[in-house]
Amino acid sequence: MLKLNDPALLETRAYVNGEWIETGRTFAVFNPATGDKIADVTDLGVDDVSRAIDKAYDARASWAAKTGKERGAVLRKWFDLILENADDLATILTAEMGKPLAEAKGEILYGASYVEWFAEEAKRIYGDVIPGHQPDKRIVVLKQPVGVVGSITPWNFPNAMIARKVAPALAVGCTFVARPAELTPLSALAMAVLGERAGLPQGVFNVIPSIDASAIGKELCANPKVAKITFTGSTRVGKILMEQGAATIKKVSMELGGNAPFIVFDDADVDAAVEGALIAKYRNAGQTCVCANRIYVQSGVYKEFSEKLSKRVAALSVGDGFQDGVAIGPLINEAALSKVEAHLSDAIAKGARIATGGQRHALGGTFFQPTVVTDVNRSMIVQHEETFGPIAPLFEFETEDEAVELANDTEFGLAGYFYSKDISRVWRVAERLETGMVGINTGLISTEVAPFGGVKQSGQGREGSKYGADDYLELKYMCFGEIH
Ligand SMILES: NC(=O)C1=CN([C@@H]2O[C@H](COP(=O)(O)OP(=O)(O)OC[C@H]3O[C@@H](n4cnc5c(N)ncnc54)[C@H](OP(=O)(O)O)[C@@H]3O)[C@@H](O)[C@H]2O)C=CC1
Ligand SMILES: O=C(O)[C@H](O)CS(=O)(=O)O
Repeated sequence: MLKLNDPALLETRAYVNGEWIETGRTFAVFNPATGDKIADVTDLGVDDVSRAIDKAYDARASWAAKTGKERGAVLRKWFDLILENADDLATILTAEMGKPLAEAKGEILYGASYVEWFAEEAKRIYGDVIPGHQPDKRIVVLKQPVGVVGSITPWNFPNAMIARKVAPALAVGCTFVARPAELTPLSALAMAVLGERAGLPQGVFNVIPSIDASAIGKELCANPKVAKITFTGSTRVGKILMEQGAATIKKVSMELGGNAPFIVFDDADVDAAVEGALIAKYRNAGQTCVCANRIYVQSGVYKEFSEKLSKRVAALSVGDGFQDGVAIGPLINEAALSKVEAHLSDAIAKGARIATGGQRHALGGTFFQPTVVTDVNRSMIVQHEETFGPIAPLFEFETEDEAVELANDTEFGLAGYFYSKDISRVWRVAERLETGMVGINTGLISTEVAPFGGVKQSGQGREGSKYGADDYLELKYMCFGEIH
């Protein structure tokens, strides 16, 4: 049993229309570090989800009719409650997802920062007044909430990915139906417990755990009462949702797969680049969409960088996320581990060498040694596919043009990173990278104040920042005539 200050946060029922409901059907949630069952969670079917959508639809008008200040006040209370309960929320998160407790706490604070940011933005959803095109005309542009939002989120950030979506949606007056990943529903349900305490009205925020992702996704995409789908996950599933939503012209926000390049130029601060690579590659055991998936190092510093990185990586401790000092927790499941091993064996078969790690960890289960691989080339799978695990493949390059060409040789375009102290090179490379986000001399770029999102097949839309509310708004143009 989890040790919580407030045991009520370990909620296992679905949250629909301000009520905690059970269906008589449940699915088990397990701790990936130990294999122990944490809880049995209510499983909703399509009919239950259709009802949740109806209730969110019914709640739209009254929620949108509140002032931005009123909506912002509820979000602010939610933020305060999340902070007050951050330790319990982190415990629940580490238990169901496996990341080290310190990272889980960081995720809770990161997710909360979006609730705080949009509690403030709620009062600033400004429209426009446009000078008339004829003497008797006056033109006004309103921004209005799109309506009911369907949300589908992944297991790797089970709190922050929902927070990053529900906060702007509710701030502007939308209502929200959240389907968390089957592997990690407890963090979402705990958010609902606190949202209820914060005063979110019935039907505004609904959490619909279920094992049948495909069927629930079809309902969210097909139901005409759902105005928008917001999704974080793989590009494969993003395409399915976009196709399914086309029948009702669903608006979509897609935060999809990544394949981030991490480039170290000869003029880089190599020690800083090593620190940046450690966080960009090994955060969440490499299970983030903005993880450095390919590391390109210019020949002049290749030996120094690979030796220094390998030494630091070999010292990273692997274990249960609840253990003090653990840096690398378990991968989420056996499938994730198999993908890591497949990428690694492909690279080795094509001439790459293991500098450190490379094996399943002695702890067994889904623990894997943090790994550095050298002598990697673009024929290997790691150049083209997202590994989503603690493997750092090091490529050597000679020229800036070669590095940029390699970095852009992917259908993905979420994040990219590079280290250089040459300001002209910094601008040249940053402008040429085909990504939505660029880290320059830093390996950690995620913040609520900046627009998070990708280009190419890494998605569309932005989350966070002054741009983040736009995805949940429609523009209405009003033309006043006969003004004399
Ligand atoms: N751009 C970003 O911010 C992020 C991108 N990703 C990408 O996702 C991949 C790994 O994450 P993962 O969670 O496995 O990704 P998936 O795309 O498999 O799953 C993401 C979510 O979609 C659900 N889902 C799966 N299939 C369907 C379907 N047919 N219809 C509706 N929903 C569906 C999943 O449900 P369930 O799990 O219950 O099956 C989960 O809740 C990697 O490629 C990673 O880069 C992941 C996180 C963030
Ligand atoms: O889903 C993810 O991988 C997150 O978007 C990564 S981050 O925002 O926490 O950096």
